[in-house]
Amino acid sequence: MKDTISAVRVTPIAFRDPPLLNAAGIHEPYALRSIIELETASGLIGLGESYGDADTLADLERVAPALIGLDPFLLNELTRRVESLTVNRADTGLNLAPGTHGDKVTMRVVSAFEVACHDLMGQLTGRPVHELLGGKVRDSVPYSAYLFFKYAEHLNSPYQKDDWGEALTPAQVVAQAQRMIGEYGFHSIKLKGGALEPGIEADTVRALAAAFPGMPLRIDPNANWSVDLAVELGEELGSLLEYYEDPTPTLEGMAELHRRTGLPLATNMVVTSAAEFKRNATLNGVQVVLSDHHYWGGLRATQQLAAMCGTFGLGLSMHSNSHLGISLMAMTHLAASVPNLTYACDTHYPWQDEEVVAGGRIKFENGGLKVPDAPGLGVTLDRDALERLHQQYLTCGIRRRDDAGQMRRYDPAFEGLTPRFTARAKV
Ligand SMILES: O=C([O-])C(=O)C[C@H](O)[C@@H](O)C(=O)[O-]
Ligand SMILES: [Mg+2]
Repeated sequence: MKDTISAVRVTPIAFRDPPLLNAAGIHEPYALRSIIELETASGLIGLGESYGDADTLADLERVAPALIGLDPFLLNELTRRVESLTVNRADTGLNLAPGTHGDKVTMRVVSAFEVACHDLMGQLTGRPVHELLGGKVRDSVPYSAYLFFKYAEHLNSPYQKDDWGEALTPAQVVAQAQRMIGEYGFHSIKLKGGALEPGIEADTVRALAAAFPGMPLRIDPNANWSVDLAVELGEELGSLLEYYEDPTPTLEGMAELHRRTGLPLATNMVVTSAAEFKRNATLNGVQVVLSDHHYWGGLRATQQLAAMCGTFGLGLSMHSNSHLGISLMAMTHLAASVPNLTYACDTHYPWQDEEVVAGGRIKFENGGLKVPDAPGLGVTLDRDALERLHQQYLTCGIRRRDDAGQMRRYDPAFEGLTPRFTARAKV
């Protein structure tokens, strides 16, 4: 007999997040996520994890009752029900977290529930999610060391201080990389840029290249450099980079940068939907797309993106936002099943010290995650942790991510303009 969904639970959580700097400002002391549970009549529970901002929560809650009675195998019907209950809005999200954009409401709601349906399908068939996606083409999924410039602690700390310390100089970032690579075994590096004076960021790229010779290296200024500055720094740093991620705003700006430098450009900012993919094919703005199942419409839609990248001769990598273990395992099953996902995936995971899955923090080996062969995603909830992180959500006072607002607590004159930097500071 078919097992169908009999209960849907969406639980908002907040977990500690360090004061990481980026183009928009600085991370707040807590990051938000939603934990999705689809329970079936026979008592199975399928898990998903998505954004935890107020708008996403409202959208998930609106759709939840409509999923009662749904067979988790019927993903087209899931999409139909989500489409009938969600409307895309004007695009006003944080520009470096495209998943929260108003024009991606339907895709992100489908995605949140689609992952949980895959977890259920896996449990019902006794198959790991990667086998539902065609089977794994690699036994371990490589991730990169995701480095950030950061302050030593949050302002006005009653907040617990993280143990990573300050990273505002090239030497401090190299020390951060040494520790992260030492602990996780990563074999490639991503540096989040667009936060400090560009000359410091360029020196940091050079320092990392010298400290880790031959290790693939990327910098991602999240569109905070003008085209001319991105050209100047691209010419200096290009030979050290495996790709140059979103240095400058807009697809047209990226296309000009590519014409002027010939460097391989990557994005999770200007190719975030099928319509933008199509425009990119005409403009040749970027050559590598960072996929993200949380806003591309789920695991299968991301496989379709991968196929389109193959057809158009584009590279494919994977983007992340602050997340916990359910997202990490969904990313891992997906990455394991996509032959042309040949770059190490992004993950914020080393920056998080709390977990919601049973067994606690997931362990990396040699810079990667072993692809699980247990049925479904291969993770279950730690109910005490879920309750604790939910209580933290209720008391933390944050309801949508606001990196610029948080930065204005340090610097009331801060304007999150993009691009904020048009030249290096004169020395
Ligand atoms: O690759 C990216 O653009 C990101 O990972 C976006 C994130 O929002 C990142 O900038 C962050 O967490 O500050
Ligand atoms: Mg990026």
